[in-house]
Amino acid sequence: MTAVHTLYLASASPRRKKILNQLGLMTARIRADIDESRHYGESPREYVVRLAREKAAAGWAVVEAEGLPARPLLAADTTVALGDEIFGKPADADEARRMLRRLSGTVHEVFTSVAVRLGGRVEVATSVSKVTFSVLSERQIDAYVASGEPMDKAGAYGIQGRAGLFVAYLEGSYSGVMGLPVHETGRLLATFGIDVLAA
Ligand SMILES: Cc1cn([C@H]2C[C@H](O)[C@@H](COP(=O)(O)OP(=O)(O)OP(=O)(O)O)O2)c(=O)[nH]c1=O
Repeated sequence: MTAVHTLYLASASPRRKKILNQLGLMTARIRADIDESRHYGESPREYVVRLAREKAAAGWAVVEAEGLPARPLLAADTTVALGDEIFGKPADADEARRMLRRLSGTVHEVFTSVAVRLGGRVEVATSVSKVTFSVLSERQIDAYVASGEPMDKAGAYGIQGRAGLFVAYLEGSYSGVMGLPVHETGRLLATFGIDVLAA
C-alpha cells in the first residue's frame, strides 16, 4: 500500500474535512454542484447513494476540466429518514422547527453514503444508523434553533453539538451521523491502495 497524503474532497462540509484531517489525510477542496431533489419512488438509501455518486461525478468533471493530477476524490451525502420521509438541510428557522417537531420522540435513521472516485472507477459505501430522540419541548426546539446549529445540517440537528442532548440512544456510526463514517471510508480508501494508518 502507498501512503497518499492528499485526497480531493468534493464537499463543502466542514465536518467531512475535519474527520479526514483527523485521520491524517490532507484534503483539496473541489466544487461539486448537483441538483439534490429526490426522484419519484426513490428510497432514502437509493437517494443518498445516487447523490454521493453524482457529487463524485461532478467533482471528477472539475478535476478533468482543470487538468488536475489524478488522485482519489471523495464525496458524500447524509440524509435523515423517518420511515420513507427524508429530511435534508432546512431552508430556514421555521423549517428547522418543523423538522425537529417531527423527529421529537422518534427512532429515525441517518444514512450517509460515501463515494470514492478515481478516473472511471467509483466505489460506494453506505452507513445506516438508528437514532433515538427524546421528546423535545417547544422551549428546547426554540432554544436549539436560536443557536443556529440546525441550519447547515440534515434533519436540522448536529449530534456532535448541542443536539447530542436529545440523543437518548444511537445504534450505528457516530461519525456516519456526522457526515462521514470513518470505518466505511477507511475500507473504501483501502480498495484504492490508501492505507490510512500509513498516510
Ligand atoms: C444528522 C447530522 C447531519 N450533519 C451534517 C453532515 C452534512 O454536512 C450535512 C448534510 O448535508 P449534505 O448534503 O450531506 O452535505 P453538505 O451540504 O454539508 O456538504 P456537501 O454536499 O458539499 O458534501 O448535515 C451533522 O453535521 N450532524 C448530524 O448529526
